[in-house]
Amino acid sequence: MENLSTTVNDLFQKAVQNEQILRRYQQFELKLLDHAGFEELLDMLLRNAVDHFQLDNVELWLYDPQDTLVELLPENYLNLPELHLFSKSVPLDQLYGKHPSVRLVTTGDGTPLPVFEGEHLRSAALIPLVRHGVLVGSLHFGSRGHQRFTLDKSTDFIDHLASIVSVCLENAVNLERLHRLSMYDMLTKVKNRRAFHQALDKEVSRAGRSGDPLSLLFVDLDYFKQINDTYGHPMGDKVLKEVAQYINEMLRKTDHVCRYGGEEFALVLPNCGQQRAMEIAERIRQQISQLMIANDDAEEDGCKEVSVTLSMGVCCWLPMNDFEEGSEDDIAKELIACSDQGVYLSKAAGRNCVHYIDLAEPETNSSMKV
Ligand SMILES: Nc1nc2c(ncn2[C@@H]2O[C@H](COP(=O)(O)OP(=O)(O)OP(=O)(O)O)[C@@H](O)[C@H]2O)c(=O)[nH]1
Repeated sequence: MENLSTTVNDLFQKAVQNEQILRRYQQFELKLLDHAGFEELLDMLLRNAVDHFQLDNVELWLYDPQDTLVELLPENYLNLPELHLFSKSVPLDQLYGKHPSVRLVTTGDGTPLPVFEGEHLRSAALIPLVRHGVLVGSLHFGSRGHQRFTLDKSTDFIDHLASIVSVCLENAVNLERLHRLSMYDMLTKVKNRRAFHQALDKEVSRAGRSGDPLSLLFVDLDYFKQINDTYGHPMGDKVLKEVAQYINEMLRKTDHVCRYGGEEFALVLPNCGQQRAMEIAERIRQQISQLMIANDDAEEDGCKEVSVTLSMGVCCWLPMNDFEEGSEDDIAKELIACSDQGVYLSKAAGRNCVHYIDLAEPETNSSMKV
């Protein structure tokens, strides 16, 4: 009788424990399903999961054969030690073999864990992420305690979590792709015109609040039609791509490089006053004029390298104390009109130069040429 009562008591304790674990997993899954984007999902998996499940570390391996994730993820995520992207499926296949299922591994028998390299963890749950029958990744929960993930533990909850994580990741990648398609220029990989207007509006509001100066640079390639006509359209595309990427690399992460139209780019430089904006514009103008772009399809006696020059217009807004909220639209429009006028003057002055237009008095043509 006493035995029976102990058994019933044990079973009851076990049921209560399972109920708590189930609730913990469900709470986490609901948060995952509610994520606001790829970055937030990764934060939840790599950071929040550690506290939520009282782990010592979490690691995520993802199969990325076409560098899709490398392109989609911001650099600070690519450098996370907990995130590993693989262009080959071998490391994942080695973890699970032909039929991926959750694995609980410990160092109890003296063998090191197959994951969490260089860390002193003693047990781990290896959670395969499978979509449409393909092993697309592996999530690892690690613990310093060698009893945490032992073979006698049930994996039902983890199996369920694996399905949710797999769907959420797929969803996040697709959403991020769509976002990119709608905001980025596919040829040059910089922001498109729609994203430019959004960025400019946002930066005008921000500058209005902070009082920091904001500069806008318009950049137009000179005689670009000739490049197309002489070397062909694909070479023209390559010139656009290289110029965009070169400018992108010359600027800060917080600046916005956008393709405004065919061969015209707009650069939004937050917290940048007139003098700095002119120095930056001049540096870009000079360096691009020295850039030699390889013409891969050149004939034997043809031109092996192509160069291009830029005409630029610069304008700067220094918010005054009397700046009224709600007038952001007008400021953005004036910045665009002035920068555009600067380009016009640079073209008229013979190209390959920079003109500054004063936002306060564009009509009086207080332009400054470099
Ligand atoms: N290769 C390529 N050409 C493009 C693209 N978008 C626009 N263009 C071309 O860019 C050329 C722009 O020509 P124009 O507006 O006459 O300007 P430009 O020849 O640079 O002359 P200026 O601006 O006056 O110095 C046109 O021939 C367009 O067809 C593109 O995505 N790829």
